[in-house]
Amino acid sequence: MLQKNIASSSLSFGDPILTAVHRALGEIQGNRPFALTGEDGVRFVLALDGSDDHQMAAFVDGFCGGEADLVISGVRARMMKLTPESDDGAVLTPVTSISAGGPDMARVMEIATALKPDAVPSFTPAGRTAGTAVDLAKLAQRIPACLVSRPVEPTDDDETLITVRTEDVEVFRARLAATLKPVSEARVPIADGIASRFVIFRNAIGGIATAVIVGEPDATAPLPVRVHSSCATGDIFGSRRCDCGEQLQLGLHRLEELGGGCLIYLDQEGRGLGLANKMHAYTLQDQGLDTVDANMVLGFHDDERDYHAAGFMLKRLGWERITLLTNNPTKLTGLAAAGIEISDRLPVVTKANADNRRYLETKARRAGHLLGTAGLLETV
Ligand SMILES: Nc1nc2c(ncn2[C@@H]2O[C@H](COP(=O)(O)OP(=O)(O)OP(=O)(O)O)[C@@H](O)[C@H]2O)c(=O)[nH]1
Repeated sequence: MLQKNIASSSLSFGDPILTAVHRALGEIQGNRPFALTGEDGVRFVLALDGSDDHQMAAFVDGFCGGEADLVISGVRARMMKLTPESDDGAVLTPVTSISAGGPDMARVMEIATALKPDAVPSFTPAGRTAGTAVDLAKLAQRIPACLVSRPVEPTDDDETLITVRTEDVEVFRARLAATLKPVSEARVPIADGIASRFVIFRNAIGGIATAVIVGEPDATAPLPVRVHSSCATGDIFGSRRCDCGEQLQLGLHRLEELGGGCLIYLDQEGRGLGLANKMHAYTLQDQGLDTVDANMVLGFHDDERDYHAAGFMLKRLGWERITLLTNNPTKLTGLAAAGIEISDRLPVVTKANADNRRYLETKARRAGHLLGTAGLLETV
């Protein structure tokens, strides 16, 4: 049978950088090891989140000769006071083979994720290659913690592993956003008599984003726009823990009242952490942490979103000047960075309830959301 290696083929099957990172993300989703090449050589990587004890032990013994490193994000290290110096760089600590009497893998997981781990080892700066492993875990919406081998020289054997370069990971998000293309559209009447057209965009690795065009927007004025991050709990199930579901409805109604506009619905569940990690964050909130600290104990930044995709979609639809419906200053700067001119901002403030009051207060106090006091004082 004729065999071809697509990665090294001169035939063009898409952007090789996106392909390499997409494949590495597939390995993380499947809890399989892969190789990361950087300035200090090759490191084999296994993401912790989703891997079981057997896989972790097999990785440390089989890929790392019994001596690996546990790498966690700098954000978690800082939150848990694991390093004296506190910058944002990832940090690592040695992990020895369980068969040689090293720590068991449940303990490794505890060090990487628990709110109050028992005695923790000392960590040192991880460097760029091991740090990139953590970034990849985040891109796969897994807890940012990985087992990595010590740097090795590349060998022919490594070619059978999925391999990605650190520099490819660093440009991945922005490059991927620029591949979004409209693939289908249709009229969708929404509750309360709102007329809309859904335009579905797809990127080069199959990710979906939606533009909901409400009414018949005035082409000569700045377009009223709501950029909304997905929230399965709030948008679909009406969770009272957040304001997302109500903001979605309020946003659509405001766009209609303004004579038409566009709601960009982005696949950014849990501020980009993903649904599983949002639930981990909720568990930490139920133990007393606020939303910001909960995300950071898990090793994420408070907010992992960026707005390249929204900017790209708006431009693709022919709108570069907008009025943005948001309370979140980061969306204003994020869209401006994506090349969108924001001529005005309109608030989207809902009334607080007993379950989301602390969430809203934290948004205002720690993330600078422009909520005023009206929404927080009025409780439903
Ligand atoms: N990590 C985390 N994410 C949450 C929590 N509560 C809600 N979210 C997510 O936060 C995001 C809120 O999205 P938006 O409503 O578009 O944005 P916003 O940052 O509130 O800004 P505006 O609504 O535009 O003012 C959604 O992705 C939710 O899933 C939480 O407790 N933890």
